[in-house]
Amino acid sequence: MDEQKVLSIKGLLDDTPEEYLSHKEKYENSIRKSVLFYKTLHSTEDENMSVDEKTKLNFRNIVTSAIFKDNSPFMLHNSMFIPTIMGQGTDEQREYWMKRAKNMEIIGTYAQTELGHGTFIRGLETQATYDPDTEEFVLHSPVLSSYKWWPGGLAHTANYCIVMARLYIKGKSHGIHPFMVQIRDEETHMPLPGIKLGEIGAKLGFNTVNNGFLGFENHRISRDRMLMKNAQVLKDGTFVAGSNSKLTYGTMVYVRVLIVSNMANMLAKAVTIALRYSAIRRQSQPKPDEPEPQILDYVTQQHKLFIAIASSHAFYMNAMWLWEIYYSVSLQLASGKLDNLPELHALACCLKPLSTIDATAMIEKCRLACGGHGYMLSANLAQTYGLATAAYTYEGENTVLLLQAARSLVKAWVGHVKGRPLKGTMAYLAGDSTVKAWDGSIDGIIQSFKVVAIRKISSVVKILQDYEKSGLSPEDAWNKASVFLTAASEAHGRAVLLSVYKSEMDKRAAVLSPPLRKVLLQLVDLYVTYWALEKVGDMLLYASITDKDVDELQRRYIELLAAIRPNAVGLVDAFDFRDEILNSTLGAYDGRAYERLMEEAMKSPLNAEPVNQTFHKYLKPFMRGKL
Ligand SMILES: CCCCC/C=C\C/C=C\C/C=C\CC/C=C/C(=O)SCCNC(=O)CCNC(=O)[C@H](O)C(C)(C)COP(=O)(O)OP(=O)(O)OC[C@H]1O[C@@H](n2cnc3c(N)ncnc32)[C@H](O)[C@@H]1OP(=O)(O)O
Ligand SMILES: Cc1cc2nc3c(=O)[nH]c(=O)nc-3n(C[C@H](O)[C@H](O)[C@H](O)COP(=O)(O)OP(=O)(O)OC[C@H]3O[C@@H](n4cnc5c(N)ncnc54)[C@H](O)[C@@H]3O)c2cc1C
Repeated sequence: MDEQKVLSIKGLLDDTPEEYLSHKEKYENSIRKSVLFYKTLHSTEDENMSVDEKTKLNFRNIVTSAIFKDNSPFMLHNSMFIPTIMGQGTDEQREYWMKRAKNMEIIGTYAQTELGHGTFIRGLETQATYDPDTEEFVLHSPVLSSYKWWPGGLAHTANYCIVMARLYIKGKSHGIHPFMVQIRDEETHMPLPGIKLGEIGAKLGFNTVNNGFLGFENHRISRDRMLMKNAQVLKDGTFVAGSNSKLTYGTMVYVRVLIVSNMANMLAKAVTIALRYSAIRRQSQPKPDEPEPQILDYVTQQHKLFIAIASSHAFYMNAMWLWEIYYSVSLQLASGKLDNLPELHALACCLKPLSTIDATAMIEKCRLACGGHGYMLSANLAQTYGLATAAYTYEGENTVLLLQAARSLVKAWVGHVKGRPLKGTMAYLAGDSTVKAWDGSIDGIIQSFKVVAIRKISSVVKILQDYEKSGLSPEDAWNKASVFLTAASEAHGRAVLLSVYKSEMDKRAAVLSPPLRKVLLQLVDLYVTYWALEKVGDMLLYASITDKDVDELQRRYIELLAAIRPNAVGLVDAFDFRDEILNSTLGAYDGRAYERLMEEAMKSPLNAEPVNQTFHKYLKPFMRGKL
């Protein structure tokens, strides 16, 4: 589709800045946009289209999905409802439900979290009790805390949802399983009998995703509505367990992998905005007889922003690498081979937290780097922060996931000490953890991060063992040591992020032009050097770095900032975000930030009249002492 058509869609959609809409209007506007984008996004290629037309169609699809995906009430339909049908449905269930879901004949969401439980899935209280007489499940929310709470699109958008509920057969619990539940009438959209639905209210961000609550009052669904790929309930109520109860958690692993790439994208958007603004903003006069410099020429500004470019690259490379692992493990699971699932789970439990922690912090740093104008909603930095920071919590709260990863690391280390071989991304734990002398090369620093991880894991295992020797239960010992268990997971995650970024760039370097290779490898060097300085305490403790080495690292870091400066704007332009996607007064490609700030300001409803009605109603009587 040509430029004008995409713009016209955008223009039609954004006649009113969302900031000035009510909570309800924001949702209604978002549905309008989502429907239009979805229609555009899914207009299919036909066979007699020219290559050029197909390319334009695909381009438009990328543009529209990138705009619509982050804050749409349809978000869960694509990112969890459909993947759950794919991952948890039998062949027949997939056949039936995928067609309806892909064609948007139905809109779904993923309802797992409850008012009383999010992390502790085994504590979920929504009941699915099998009735063999009618071959139905009775869904029931026994207490308020069992109401589903949070699912995106659940409040007023979805008419179906995957409900994660505790299965009971003849009074016995068989754990948490996925159920396909119609929640609204397909014609009237009214909630079905025995179903209570509503919206959970205004949030820090995601205010058009339509997060809702759902309560059941003995609502019946037929037996074939339990997604039965991984476990089955036969007509007579016989329960057939799956090969691994955690296979029902598969969608969460999938989304955690998605989130790493999403963080690359979010961070790229924020640093594009902040860096472009830093190139047009001039401020102060360090040299009396010279004009005000671009704030991008302040090294402190480069320090705030260039790491965000490198981090976006690092997250993207790690996401693509992790995606390959996810894909191959999924194929193995399909053939009943489960032994690589724990490693995939542990990796996702490291990379999802670290990418969200870093992206959230760096997006906020991008906002702060833009001074007052960064604080404007029209800059779109606050909203980007709101979207990113949610990922710290959803899909597994970061602390909890780091502790999950620690579980795998502790098991791997204890096994290693007993002579069990280590494999995959944990194989390095068997390496030599004594560092004779500091090696300041990129590979040398990455090796030091691995040594830090080995030493942190081994020392926290020692703490655990000492606590247990002192008589503490394993659970109490675990809780007491948990701060340093998360630190050990973070150290492992850092080592993975750094080594994968480097190795993935090395693979690509061979096909890059020399100038491009030079710039991209400078970003790798910057990323590794930045983190060595950020973690200098660990380097001093475990990696034999000396004060002289630190001094050298600091000088190298400063030189890298200077080397990257000439290409900085080109590097964010290379993310290739259209203005419609950045949606930012500060980040537009033409650099007309001041004009755009003024244009947006004039859209404020308050500017429709020179004197607001409160003057005559309140101010004037107040100032005249007549109120
Ligand atoms: C085009 C549009 C789409 C674009 C989208 C782009 C990007 C994505 C952006 C957004 C995503 C979309 C939407 C986001 C909306 C958010 C949705 C949600 O938040 S859904 C709800 C998510 N909730 C969770 O993640 C809950 C977190 N809790 C857990 O995962 C588990 O309960 C926990 C804490 C890991 C384990 O709890 P616990 O009870 O302590 O232990 P268990 O005994 O149950 O389990 C421990 C053993 O099981 C293994 N395990 C645990 N989880 C998994 C897993 N997922 N896979 C494999 N194995 C698992 C674990 O390793 C332990 O094994 P061992 O006993 O050590 O052998
Ligand atoms: C924007 C957004 C969208 C969401 N969308 C969905 C959705 O579509 N579908 C859905 O099902 N859910 C969704 N969620 C819910 C999300 O999955 C949960 O919020 C998340 O799993 C955390 O659970 P919780 O909120 O109950 O917090 P809790 O689990 O109560 O955690 C609260 C605090 O307690 C700590 N804590 C909890 N357990 C432990 C432990 N074992 N050890 C140490 N510390 C612990 C946590 O670290 C955290 O700091 C969404 C959430 C948000 C914010």
